[in-house]
Amino acid sequence: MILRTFSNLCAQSQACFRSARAKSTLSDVIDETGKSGLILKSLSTDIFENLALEDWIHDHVDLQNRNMLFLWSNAPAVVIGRHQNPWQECNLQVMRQKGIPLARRRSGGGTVFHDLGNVNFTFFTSKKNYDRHRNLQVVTSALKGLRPDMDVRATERFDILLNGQHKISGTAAKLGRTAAYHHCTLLCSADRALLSAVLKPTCQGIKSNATQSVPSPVKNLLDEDPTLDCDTIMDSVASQYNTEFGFSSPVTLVDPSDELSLPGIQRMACELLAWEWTFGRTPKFSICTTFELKNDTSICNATLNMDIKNGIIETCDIEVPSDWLPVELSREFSLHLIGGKLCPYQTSVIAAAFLRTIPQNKEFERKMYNLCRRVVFMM
Ligand SMILES: Nc1ncnc2c1ncn2[C@@H]1O[C@H](COP(=O)(O)OC(=O)CCCC[C@@H]2CCSS2)[C@@H](O)[C@H]1O
Repeated sequence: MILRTFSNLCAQSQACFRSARAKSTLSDVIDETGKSGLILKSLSTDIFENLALEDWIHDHVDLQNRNMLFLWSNAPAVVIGRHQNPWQECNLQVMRQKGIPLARRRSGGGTVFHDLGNVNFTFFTSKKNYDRHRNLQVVTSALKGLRPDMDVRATERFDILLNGQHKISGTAAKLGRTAAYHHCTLLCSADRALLSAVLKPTCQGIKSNATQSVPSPVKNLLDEDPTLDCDTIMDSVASQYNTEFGFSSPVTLVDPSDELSLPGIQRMACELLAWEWTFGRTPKFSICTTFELKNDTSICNATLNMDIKNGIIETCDIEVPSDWLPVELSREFSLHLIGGKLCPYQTSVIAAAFLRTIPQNKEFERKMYNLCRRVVFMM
């Protein structure tokens, strides 16, 4: 597959293609083409592979005298900004039920939903040439080229709105020391019901300084014009990019899992997939919440106070009225959680082990089980 990439990139000469194969890395090949503009399209729909390819290009390609556009789309995923709190931003329970992954990107900003009806554009430049207005102009002009009557405009916060009211695109950026990228989404035919469901947080009582998303009413471009499709829109943005920057780059397919041409990329994807990055990089926060506990005959209110740093529970205090459950039991359970990850799988294991230590008392066992379930469900 990567040969296709090489041959496209080196379309000018067969000699160049042969030497590219010998050299083997994508950045070598890009350097050899000598082109100042390149358009890549991902063959993968895996969010972690695609984010890793962005990192790889940012770290390995000389962007001082070169601009690149990367086109990509993902299977359903929720993508949070670098400084965000996933417990505050999304419905992790629904995501787990539906097998939708959470990804933390390296750029800042808010949380968005991706699926194959959402396309992404990443504009790579030198830091000096970083220009979000110009990039969004490429997207809006491409849409205007396809449907001249369509009212699509970029806002001062770099969203793109349809008819002045519905968001169709969100923006984020990473500025490195010398290189930069600006990436944006474009909602073509995404599953809007799923988008709303996964972006509805369930965890109550979070106090944090993490970046908060700015929710907006969203719409798909295809709701406005069902004759459009994602591929046509991607092609049109690619062609408008060439026009805007005076390039004549073909769209080159890239396989972001190809370790031979992208050395180190698999490790980059693994880093993005790791719990330590997605959850562990959450800015320090606390949870202060009250919840109901029930059994067949009675009901009470319990409170939970936790401090969480790097996704790890630093302090934990669960209080249940003493006439409902002996104080020692909830206190002991709280102590067991300290030092563990704020993670339902790990907490379930801790809870199961703890439940086995409770002195034989069916009523307390039952109540303690309910308490453990409620705590696990918050994670
Ligand atoms: N796919 C998509 N596109 C546009 N808007 C969306 C999308 N998903 C959700 N939203 C809406 O935006 C807000 C969040 O807006 P907010 O402004 O807080 O955040 C963003 O826009 C971030 C955009 C990141 C773009 C990157 C490009 C490649 S990887 S992700 C959310 O609550 C929804 O109302």
